[in-house]
Amino acid sequence: MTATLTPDPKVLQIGIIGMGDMGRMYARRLSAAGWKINACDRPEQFEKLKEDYASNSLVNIVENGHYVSRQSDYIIYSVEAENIDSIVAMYGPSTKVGAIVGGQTSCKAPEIAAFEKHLPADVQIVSCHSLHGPNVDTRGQPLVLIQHRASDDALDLVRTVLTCFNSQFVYLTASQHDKITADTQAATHAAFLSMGVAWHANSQFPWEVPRYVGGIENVKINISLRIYSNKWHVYAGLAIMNPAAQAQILQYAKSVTELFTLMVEHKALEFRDRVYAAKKAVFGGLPASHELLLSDDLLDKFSLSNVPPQERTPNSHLSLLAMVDCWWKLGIVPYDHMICSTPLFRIWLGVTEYLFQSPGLLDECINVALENDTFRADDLEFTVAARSWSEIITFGSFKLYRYRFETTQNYFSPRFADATKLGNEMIKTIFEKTKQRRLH
Ligand SMILES: NC(=O)C1=CN([C@@H]2O[C@H](COP(=O)(O)OP(=O)(O)OC[C@H]3O[C@@H](n4cnc5c(N)ncnc54)[C@H](OP(=O)(O)O)[C@@H]3O)[C@@H](O)[C@H]2O)C=CC1
Ligand SMILES: O=C(O)C(=O)Cc1ccc(O)cc1
Repeated sequence: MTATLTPDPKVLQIGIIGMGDMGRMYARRLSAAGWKINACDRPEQFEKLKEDYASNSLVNIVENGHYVSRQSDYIIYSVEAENIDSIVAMYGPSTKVGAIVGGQTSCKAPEIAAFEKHLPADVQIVSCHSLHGPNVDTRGQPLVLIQHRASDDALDLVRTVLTCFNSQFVYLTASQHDKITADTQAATHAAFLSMGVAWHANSQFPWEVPRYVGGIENVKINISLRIYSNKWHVYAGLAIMNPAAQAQILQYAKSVTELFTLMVEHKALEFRDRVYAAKKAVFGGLPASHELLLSDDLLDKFSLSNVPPQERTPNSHLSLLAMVDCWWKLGIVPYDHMICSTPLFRIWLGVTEYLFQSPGLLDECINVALENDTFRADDLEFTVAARSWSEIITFGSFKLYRYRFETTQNYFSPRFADATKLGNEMIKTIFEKTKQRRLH
């Protein structure tokens, strides 16, 4: 029997292997749109998953990926990137004849390699990637589709199924996807991961420290906590398994170190020239009519702190200066990637733009970096943390990545609920503000 590639909810069955955060989000939205789902997680989760979905007659929980694969027409692997090869090796050969298979992992080279290696030749491959976390409203967010080994009809079917997300489809090859997502995600995550480790190393909860008050600080704190409230393997997978990402994280650490060295050596001219050269390369091409993505008011709204924003302490913002330096050194113009950007990337770009393009703010920050010791100890820990993340990722150690991530995660965990709530609001507001810029 061949698969029924008819995009009819009465006939077509969708498979989800891996019912973690993203798999559950897909199951919830697809079943709400009327699609029939066959889903599984690890066999030991079978009973619990069955209970969780007892009230949803459109979600059929099965024991393992063989049962998903043999009866579904379009199957999505939503599992840890690190394990994609072994999981596809296990269930791929059971795929229904003529079905379509895709994956949700954040780095496509290993996923596609696993599909090519283990799926029968009659199976078509159309992969996907929702460029946002599981708790973000899918409407208008980029959703990458990769027609890798598939007819136009197969792509059409996937598109029809996923239309209910109301996301913005972006059509890429696997290698374009990996290059662009490395450009948007790798160094962005490295910056926030390093902030968390640095605050922890200095035994700080930054929202309790008066010098961490004000718009930009709010974003740093909220996003860093948002990342640490997620699962370690999401960030480990996309950093370690994407070779383009490794090079960028290395450059980020190099930019942080070199700028910090110039700061402590008080090499004012060299430091200023370098920061301005980076500014010209990254923001120089913006039209005169370009409006800032973010504003003071907007950023001040999202604070975890009780200290009023007027008491803001000027910061050296090493993490942001290094970000722009890194983009410059790598020849990345971040605005070129808006169509394929994640919420965190858009916010991070908004904040860097705010710092570099608000009159007077960049000079204030350069002066603080060169002459003021208030943030020196924080910047030192930040430099050490950036270098350490880069080493872990270059070395490809999932084990060490997990250890470093979870140690910091435990430290900040009491504030995750508040940070997630604020972070969601922040993403929503900034999303509305940046909509036009993203789609053109
Ligand atoms: N979270 C995010 O923001 C985003 C994540 N992604 C990507 O989507 C994928 C899923 O991420 P996410 O849902 O967050 O991660 P989760 O860890 O929440 O989900 C993965 C699930 O797959 C399960 N699993 C592992 N092995 C098997 C198996 N043999 N059979 C069935 N299920 C299995 C895991 O079980 P166990 O935990 O026991 O290992 C887990 O429940 C990842 O590749 C991630 O990179 C993409 C976009 C956004
Ligand atoms: O927005 C971000 O960068 C996130 O942290 C959420 C995320 C994580 C992994 C992905 O593959 C896509 C989005």
